[in-house]
Amino acid sequence: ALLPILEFPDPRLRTQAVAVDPARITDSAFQQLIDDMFETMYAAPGIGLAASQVDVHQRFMVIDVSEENDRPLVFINPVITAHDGEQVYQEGCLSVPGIFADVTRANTITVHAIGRDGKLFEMQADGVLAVCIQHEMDHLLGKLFVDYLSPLKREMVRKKLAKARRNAA
Ligand SMILES: O=C(O)C[C@@H](Cc1ccccc1)C(=O)SCC(=O)c1ccccc1
Ligand SMILES: [Zn+2]
Repeated sequence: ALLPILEFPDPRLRTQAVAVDPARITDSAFQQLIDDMFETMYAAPGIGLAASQVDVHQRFMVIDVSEENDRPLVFINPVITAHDGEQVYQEGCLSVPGIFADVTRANTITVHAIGRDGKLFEMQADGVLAVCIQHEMDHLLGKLFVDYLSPLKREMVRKKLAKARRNAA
């Protein structure tokens, strides 16, 4: 099912997610939630979605940066264990619709996480996958990419979204 995505400046987006209990991962309800998050992400469309964005404050996210939308990745209780270099990427966010801004993040990262099969794995990532993983992990900490903008620019974003919501209503 499609899940509603929380939008900035909703305070629930600032919630710190809690670790997923590994014993719950193979439960059908948790597996269904993962499927609903992929469905919601592909429909948006997006290349990533953190549980925080659908008001589930547990530490997991789904990502698919492939062109064909056929490379689904699930990271549960992710930890970045190494990072190197810097890259600037013009990011968007499904919780901050229509806003794009340059964000500087690590160029390559090593991530340890649990997969949807409940098994621990380690992954090296660079390029847009590395950017997306870092962007989603920020969501799990209650951080948004607009937090990297100046307070003035962030206020402009808030006003622009409020106006767009008024016009839509
Ligand atoms: O809000 C999110 O987490 C989703 C976000 C992920 C992201 C995008 C760009 C840089 C870092 C993280 C998005 O997917 S925004 C939409 C988007 O970037 C996109 C949508 C369709 C095709 C390609 C990209
Ligand atoms: Zn986002």
